[in-house]
Parts: sequence; C-alpha cells; structure tokens
Amino acid sequence: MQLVSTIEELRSIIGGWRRGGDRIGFVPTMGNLHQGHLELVQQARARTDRVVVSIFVNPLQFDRAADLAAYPRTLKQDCERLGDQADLVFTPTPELMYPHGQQQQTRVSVPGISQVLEGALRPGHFDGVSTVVCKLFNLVQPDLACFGEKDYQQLALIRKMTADLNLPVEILGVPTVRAEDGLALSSRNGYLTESERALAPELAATMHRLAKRLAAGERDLELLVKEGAARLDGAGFRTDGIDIVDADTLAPLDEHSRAAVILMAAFLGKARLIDNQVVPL
Ligand SMILES: Nc1ncnc2c1ncn2[C@@H]1O[C@H](COP(=O)(O)OP(=O)(O)OP(=O)(O)O)[C@@H](O)[C@H]1O
Ligand SMILES: CC(C)(CO)[C@@H](O)C(=O)[O-]
Ligand code: BAL
Repeated sequence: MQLVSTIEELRSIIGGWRRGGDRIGFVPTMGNLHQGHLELVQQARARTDRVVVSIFVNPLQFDRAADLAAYPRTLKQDCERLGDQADLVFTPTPELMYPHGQQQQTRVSVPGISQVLEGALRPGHFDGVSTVVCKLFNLVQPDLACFGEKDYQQLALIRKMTADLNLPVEILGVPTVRAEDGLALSSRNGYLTESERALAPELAATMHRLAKRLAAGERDLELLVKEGAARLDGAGFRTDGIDIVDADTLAPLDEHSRAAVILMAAFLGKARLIDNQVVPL
C-alpha cells in the first residue's frame, strides 16, 4: 500500500494503473477507520482492480469548530488496519485541497437535498461534502466509488451530484455495518463513555420499533416521531431529529411512495449519533 500526499504523485500512480487497463475503486473517508470503512474497501476490491482510499478530515463540511478540532486523527492506526486491502491511501492537507482558503473555494451545491433534514440541522455541511467529493472524484477519477448507507442523505446527495454533473463514476451504496448490540459503527462512537456506550443501542432499538409500527400500517407520523423522541430523551439522549420521509426523494410521504426511510439523529453525551432504516410500504 502506497501512502501519497501530493496531487502529482497521485495522478502519476493512478495514471499508470489506468494505462495498464485497471479499473479503479475509490473509498473516501475522514479516517479513524473501523469495520464499516473496511467493508466499503472490500466491496470496492470485489468489483475493481485497484482500490484508493482517501483520508481527509474536510474542514469545509464541519458546521461546528469544536467538532472539527476534536475529530479523531489516527493515520498510523488507519494504515495498519487497511494493510494491503488498499493499494493507495491519499492523505491531502487542507492547504492542498483549498490552496486559496475555504472562502475562495468554488463550491458544488446540490439543490433541494442539501438544504433539508440533516442539511437544515447542519448548515453548509452538505455543500462541504459535495464540494470535496467532486474534487476527490476529479483527482482520483475512479470507475466506482463506495459510500455507506449509514449516511443515507449523503449517499442520495452524491448520487444526485454524480448524475447532474454527468460524472463517469458508478456509485455503490453499502449497507450499514453494526456492532453485535445493533449500534451502527461510527468514528464518533469513540466519544461515548462506557455507560453511554451501553445505552447507545437504544437509538437503533427505538428506530426498529417505529419501523415495525410503520410497516403495520400506522400513518400518524407526528405521533411516531413524538413517541420516538420521548423514548430517546427518557433514556438519556437529546434527540436532534427524527424524520420519516420518502426513501427515494426524501420528500414527505405521499400515495406514490414505494418505501419510507426513518432518519434518526440524537446526541448522547458529546457524541451525535445517526442511524436510518428503510421501510417498504
Ligand atoms: N457503520 C458503517 N457501515 C457502513 N459504512 C459506513 C459506516 N460508518 C461509516 N460508513 C461510511 O464510511 C464512509 C466514510 O465515513 P466517515 O469517515 O465519516 O466515518 P464515520 O464512521 O461515518 O464517521 P462520523 O462519525 O464522522 O460519521 C462514508 O461513506 C460512510 O457512510
Ligand atoms: C464522504 C466524506 C469522506 C467527504 O468528506 C465524508 O462526508 C464521510 O466520511 O462520510
Ligand atoms: N460521515 C459523515 C461525515 C460527517 O458527519 O461530517
């Protein structure tokens, strides 16, 4: 596995692979790798000849300075975890990605999706994500890129950006990898204290309850959301948002909706946890 931190070297190595006829798979990450990330890498490996992983804590997508400052940076451990599963790890600095500063950076903004739900709770977040992913796609020029379904709205955002800009990249969504007790793996789980970690699976458990009732025909969404939030808050979370929307459009459910998605976001101590579940209707 090659560790690369300049654009020249990145282009030169990937260009050589491409001239040799290799298909390139890409997994963008912010590091602090866990089994969820490794699953994305394995899915890319199974479909392409070379796998590139980027590790970049992207300042443009953080809406809270304290969150950016605290974000775990564990490059040595990440490289050990990846071992030879990745062919190349790209670790740019903010200065390399945004040489004229964040304010002067041309942005990619996906209308609609970037403003609603998680986008409304984290102003500017999704513009930061679409901008950095578009830049990374242009740098790596992958045939396939893998994203986790855990970040459901992010996956929808990337699919729309890729289609709208005619980017020649296939987007693969990968199901959420969970701990045995049901908690979705996430780098931010590391912020949980021991007692918070014991409580954390309640987020997925509450979501499953709501999913069951929705599947059984309950359509009073306001009531479901209210009960879900009360359950979480009663257990010691601070609910940041529960939404039940059309799984394809992220718009309110209507008679044409094929499936709903339940989107959950809640603080537990310092950690903001998210999860989601699709419910066929
Ligand atoms: N449990 C998981 N299962 C599958 N994919 C995941 C999982 N967690 C993260 N991913 C995916 O890995 C990619 C990189 O995500 P990121 O580096 O932000 O990790 P994270 O664990 O989601 O961290 P964060 O706490 O910042 O949300 C994204 O496509 C994300 O959806
Ligand atoms: C896709 C991504 C790597 C862009 O910075 C990030 O949002 C993430 O880790 O999900
Ligand atoms: N995994 C999504 C990136 C973020 O929360 O900033």
